[in-house]
Amino acid sequence: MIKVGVLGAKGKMGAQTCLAVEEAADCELVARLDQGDELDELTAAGAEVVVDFTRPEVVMDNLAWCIEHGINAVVGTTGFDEERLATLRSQLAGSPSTGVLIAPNFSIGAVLMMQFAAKAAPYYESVEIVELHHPDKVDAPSGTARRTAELIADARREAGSKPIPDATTTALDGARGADVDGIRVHGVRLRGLIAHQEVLLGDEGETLTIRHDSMARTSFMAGVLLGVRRIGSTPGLTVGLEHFMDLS
Ligand SMILES: NC(=O)c1ccc[n+]([C@@H]2O[C@H](COP(=O)([O-])OP(=O)(O)OC[C@H]3O[C@@H](n4cnc5c(N)ncnc54)[C@H](O)[C@@H]3O)[C@@H](O)[C@H]2O)c1
Ligand SMILES: O=C(O)C1=N[C@H](C(=O)O)CCC1
Repeated sequence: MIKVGVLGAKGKMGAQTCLAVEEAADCELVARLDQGDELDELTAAGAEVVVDFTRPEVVMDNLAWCIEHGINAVVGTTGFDEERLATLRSQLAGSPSTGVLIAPNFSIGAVLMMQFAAKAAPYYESVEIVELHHPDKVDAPSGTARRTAELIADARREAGSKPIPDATTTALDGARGADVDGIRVHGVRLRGLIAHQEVLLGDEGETLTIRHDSMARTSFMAGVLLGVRRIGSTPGLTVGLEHFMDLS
């Protein structure tokens, strides 16, 4: 049995994760913590893996504590940039048997959407991303959109693609979205939505749209459990659930 603790257990994703862990035959939910609880409860409960669905402003402190105490972490919380990842790598160097998975999106379909988009991107002159989420989301662009843009930009750099054409010289602030690594990302916040993304690709005479929709938070749970099962045997930093999937 894998002993699992959940951080952010009273939140939308944390609560769903507690249910999924309780239902998994090979996992035991040993701690459910939220804001104000002491992280020491994790060691007292013998947690081997912590799942973090908290907030971008607190996740780094949680991870520093987990790494210091040799507890593996599976992280869905957003807000990771290169600087944060570098900090984690250096913290993990001091605890070589500990693993941390940062997964911008745990939905298997969303991971596939990101991979398909990166594969397609070098074949098209234009690429833009539209992410659509529930209006209670605190960060924009979404972690998924940022990661998709980075994967697309890497693929285009590797292929020697030209910069994306855009003749805009006059624009209202924000009208062309955010620039993430040279890729335009547009955010929609709408009641009724959960998590959705379109990658729009265009060239002379054709367009390709790759769209993924999470219609319920249960869609993230297979990926969370995959992370929980694999992280104990994957020391160091892993970014992206695709590394735990056989996509070759
Ligand atoms: N990777 C994915 O697949 C995925 C999917 C959905 C959401 N997310 C991300 O997960 C995060 C949480 O999303 P949500 O919709 O559940 O948010 P939420 O606001 O519903 O839940 C966050 C919870 O964290 C708690 N919290 C805040 N500070 C804490 C601390 N220091 N220690 C413990 N708990 C603390 C809050 O009280 C709250 O209960 C966001 O960053 C979101 O973007 C990722
Ligand atoms: O609901 C959220 O918040 C989500 N956050 C992640 C992101 O920012 O990409 C994953 C999708 C849902």
